[in-house]
Formats: sequence, C-alpha cells, structure tokens
Amino acid sequence: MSDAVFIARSLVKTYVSGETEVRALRGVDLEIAAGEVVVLLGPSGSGKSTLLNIMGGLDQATSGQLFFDHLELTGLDDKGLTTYRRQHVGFVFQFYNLVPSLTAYENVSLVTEISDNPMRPDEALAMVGLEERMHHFPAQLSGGEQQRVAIARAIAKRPNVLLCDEPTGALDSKTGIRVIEALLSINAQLGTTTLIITHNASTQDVADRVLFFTDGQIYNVRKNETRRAAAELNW
Ligand SMILES: Nc1ncnc2c1ncn2[C@@H]1O[C@H](COP(=O)(O)OP(=O)(O)OP(=O)(O)O)[C@@H](O)[C@H]1O
Repeated sequence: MSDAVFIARSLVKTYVSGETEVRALRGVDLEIAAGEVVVLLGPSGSGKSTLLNIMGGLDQATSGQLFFDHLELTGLDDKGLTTYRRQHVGFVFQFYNLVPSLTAYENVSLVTEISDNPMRPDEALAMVGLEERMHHFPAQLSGGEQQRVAIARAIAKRPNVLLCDEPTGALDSKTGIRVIEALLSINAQLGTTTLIITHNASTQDVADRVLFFTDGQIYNVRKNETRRAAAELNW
C-alpha cells in the first residue's frame, strides 16, 4: 500500500506485573491508508486499546515495528513520542475530560494556543455543529454535545490521525449517531485518518475497513464496498 500512513509489522505488546505476563498484542501486521475510516471490533481484552495507544504514541511496543509515514515510532524515546503526538495525533476517549470551569470555546482554546497551525476554536466547534453553543459550559451541554466539544478539541490542531477509543460508549443511540456523524464529517472535510474502537457492532457500516480482534491478534479484516451514513445506522 503506497499511501499507507501506518504500517505495523509483527507488533507485540507484553505487560509484565510481578510474575504475571499479559500478552496484549501477539504479532499484529497492519497497513492503514491515509484518509481511511477504520473501525476496530472485538471482545473486551482483545488488544484494541493497546494497539490504539501504541499507534498514538501513548505506549511502546515490546517488539515489532510501527511506522507513521517514514517515522519509525518503535524507534522513538518518550520525548520523540511526545513530539509525534503533539504534531500528528488527536485523541477522543469515552469520557470527554473537559475542564468544567471553561466554556466549550475555552476548552478548545487550550489546544489551539499551543499548536503550530491550528484552526480557530469557533471553526473547530462549527465543524462538529456546535457554533451556537460555544459559550456554554460543559454542565450546560448534553453528553453527546460534550463529546463533540472533545472532538473539536482533538481536531483543532489539524492532526493527521484521529484515534477514538469508545467515543460513543457513554451515549444513547441518538447522540451516539450524532457523534459518529461529526467524526465522518471531519474525515470528509479534512481527510483525517480515523480509527474508531467500538462495542457497537452497527458502527462498522460507516467504515472503509473493519478490523476484527481476538486474543491480541487481528483475525479478520473486512472492506466495505460502500460506507453507510451515520444516520442510516441501526444502533
Ligand atoms: N497497563 C496494563 N497493564 C497490564 N495489563 C494491561 C494493561 N493494559 C491492558 N492490559 C491487558 O492487556 C489486554 C488487552 O487490553 P486492551 O485494553 O488492549 O483490550 P481491549 O480490546 O481494548 O478491551 P476493552 O474493549 O475492554 O477496552 C487485557 O488482558 C488487559 O487486561
């Protein structure tokens, strides 16, 4: 794959605590193309978050290789990984981690103030449909709206990749669909390569490809010939 943004080869992650070893990744081979939307499915403990954390530079592999473009992430130390994260990666987690005493606008500003070529906070909030709500505090927003603020915060620095770990895990179907719509809209407008971990199997229909995990490995990859719009999902 010539336009691969990530290439993983025989990626292994073993966690050791005392005498116990957990083999969270048992040799993952993977290529992700620039601009792809990829959904990661699999049972609890199958290694999805571990892979996403390593791809996002939050954790280091035990062995194997991982490249982001021409940068070998598996060759970087903590400082190198921090620079990589700052420049290239946006994260969205299940819990929004917004600062309660700051408005939506101010929460997004926290990132735009320290980025090289950010969009304006109001621009980022408009991309997730929250231009009307930008001066609200998190407590004045629904769960889905708070998650969209978190997405605006993640994309305001124009990251190449957006890594989402259960972004709809705490939401009901209607707000969950709105959050997936926001992610797809950003992918369409900015071409941001987007990886989404979910336990909601219906979400797989919005992806270009679906990776099925079991026991620290990818046991199946499915390519969707057509992508469904978020509004068409049977949640
Ligand atoms: N920091 C850690 N220390 C020790 N073991 C860990 C650590 N993080 C993850 N694990 C273990 O690694 C395995 C894979 O975990 P991981 O969180 O990647 O799975 P997952 O597929 O994302 O699960 P879930 O869907 O529940 O989030 C599990 O057995 C987990 O207990």
